[in-house]
Amino acid sequence: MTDAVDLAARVREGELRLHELDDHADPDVAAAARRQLVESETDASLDSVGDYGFPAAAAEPNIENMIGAVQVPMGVAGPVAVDGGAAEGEAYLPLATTEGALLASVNRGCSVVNAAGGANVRVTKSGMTRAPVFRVTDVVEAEALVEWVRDNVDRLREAAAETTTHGELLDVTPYVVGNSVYLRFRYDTKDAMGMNMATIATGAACDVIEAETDASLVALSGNLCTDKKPAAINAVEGRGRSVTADVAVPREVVTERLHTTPEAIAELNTRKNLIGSAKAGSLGFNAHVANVVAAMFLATGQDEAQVVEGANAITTAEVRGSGSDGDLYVSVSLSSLEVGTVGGGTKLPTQAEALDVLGIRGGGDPAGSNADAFAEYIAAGALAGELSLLSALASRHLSSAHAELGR
Ligand SMILES: CC(C)(COP(=O)([O-])OP(=O)([O-])OC[C@H]1O[C@@H](n2cnc3c(N)ncnc32)[C@H](O)[C@@H]1OP(=O)([O-])[O-])[C@@H](O)C(=O)NCCC(=O)NCCSC(=O)C[C@@](C)(O)CC(=O)[O-]
Ligand SMILES: NC(=O)C1=CN([C@@H]2O[C@H](COP(=O)(O)OP(=O)(O)OC[C@H]3O[C@@H](n4cnc5c(N)ncnc54)[C@H](OP(=O)(O)O)[C@@H]3O)[C@@H](O)[C@H]2O)C=CC1
Repeated sequence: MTDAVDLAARVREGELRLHELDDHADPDVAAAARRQLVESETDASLDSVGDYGFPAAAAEPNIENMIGAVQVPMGVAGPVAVDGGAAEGEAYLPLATTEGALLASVNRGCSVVNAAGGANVRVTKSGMTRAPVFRVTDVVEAEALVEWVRDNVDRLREAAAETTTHGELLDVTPYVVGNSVYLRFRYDTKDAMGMNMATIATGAACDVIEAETDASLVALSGNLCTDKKPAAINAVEGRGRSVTADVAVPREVVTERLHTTPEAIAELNTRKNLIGSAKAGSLGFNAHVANVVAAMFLATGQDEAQVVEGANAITTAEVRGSGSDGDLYVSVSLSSLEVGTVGGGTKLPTQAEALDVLGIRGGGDPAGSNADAFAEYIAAGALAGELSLLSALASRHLSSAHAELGR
């Protein structure tokens, strides 16, 4: 502690910068010194922030200027039965949230999915993208660049391959806007979410393009990727994993466990998730997929800003069968779910344990299968959440549920 007090004093006197403390002390002492400083300059007490349960050194690749950790309550929903391309069997879903009623809702949805025989889930498209923007003189040069890229994808693939063993360049799609050319590189990043991998590999490919053409790189990311911003390109073309889950719920399960009818849910889905979302100009044609994506991202060490893309989802609901005997078919399709079971925050102790709950920590065999299974579990959780919330709205239980569980 004396070390921490001394270090904080040296920062206060202008001798050291806040971010240089790790060069003078081990990461836990450096964090304590920063807390000292912040406490002395604000009215805050940081006792709880400083009471974290892992060595600060473990978080070195994840954060700078660390002062401690925030703790978010984590629970489990399920188990939920999943018939996936990579995921198979029953799994508990780890969710970290502060929203009361969310776990109860997903848990109810999981029990309904199980009563219906489980969810079918498949990853239908995969690939992490990075789209640099190049300046060219005019449209003639733009066309020349596009042609060069088309003829030299193998050279770009080789340059990318020198930077990664797991990553593989799949394709490059050009977009021209006047004298700006955007090249959307798409990679198979196996079990990594892949944003560092794709960025580093694209940097190497851009060096080749600049050496061989008249184009000048303006930025390694030209926003057509599109990372961490709402964007139709991700909803249409996909980014990360595109994954779809569905289930056919017998009518009696809907009435007994969800207190409503297949017809009411189908109508609600059309008027709320489809028409309401269209009128709002929303990219999310769903009820609360973001809730499940965010809670599972937080629990498992994903990049939380990518909930923006993860929530690009469409929920459909229809009555299957005739007359008053029909069952309820519900699907949810997440077009751009960016997940990894290696890299990022996945190695941090609590996050790694949450991945163990799903049985998918680290690299899969074959490579990529763990991240595929992870995407499928999230989609199954999103399906459960949609089923439960739509039912609560149809049966007018939403406000009472939140009054009871969320306050
Ligand atoms: C709260 C329920 C589930 C009650 O629903 P219920 O059917 O009255 O509950 P129940 O007591 O009959 O229990 C049914 C099942 O629910 C689960 N369950 C029930 N209670 C718990 C609990 N304490 N802890 C864990 N699980 C629980 C559990 O699976 C249980 O089965 P059991 O295991 O007993 O056989 C229901 O009313 C519900 O799901 N409401 C919806 C709540 C919800 O989805 N909130 C999400 C957040 S809303 C939001 O953020 C987005 C929004 C709304 O703004 C988006 C939009 O615009 O649409
Ligand atoms: N740079 C950027 O622009 C951005 C970065 N981020 C951040 O990027 C990080 C995630 O990047 P990401 O590339 O996923 O992670 P990492 O940067 O950690 O890269 C993944 C690493 O895991 C190795 N690896 C080992 N086994 C496997 C396997 N089975 N499948 C895939 N890779 C494996 C890879 O080796 P090898 O490459 O040799 O194959 C690579 O070194 C997050 O921290 C995120 O917040 C987020 C947005 C933008």
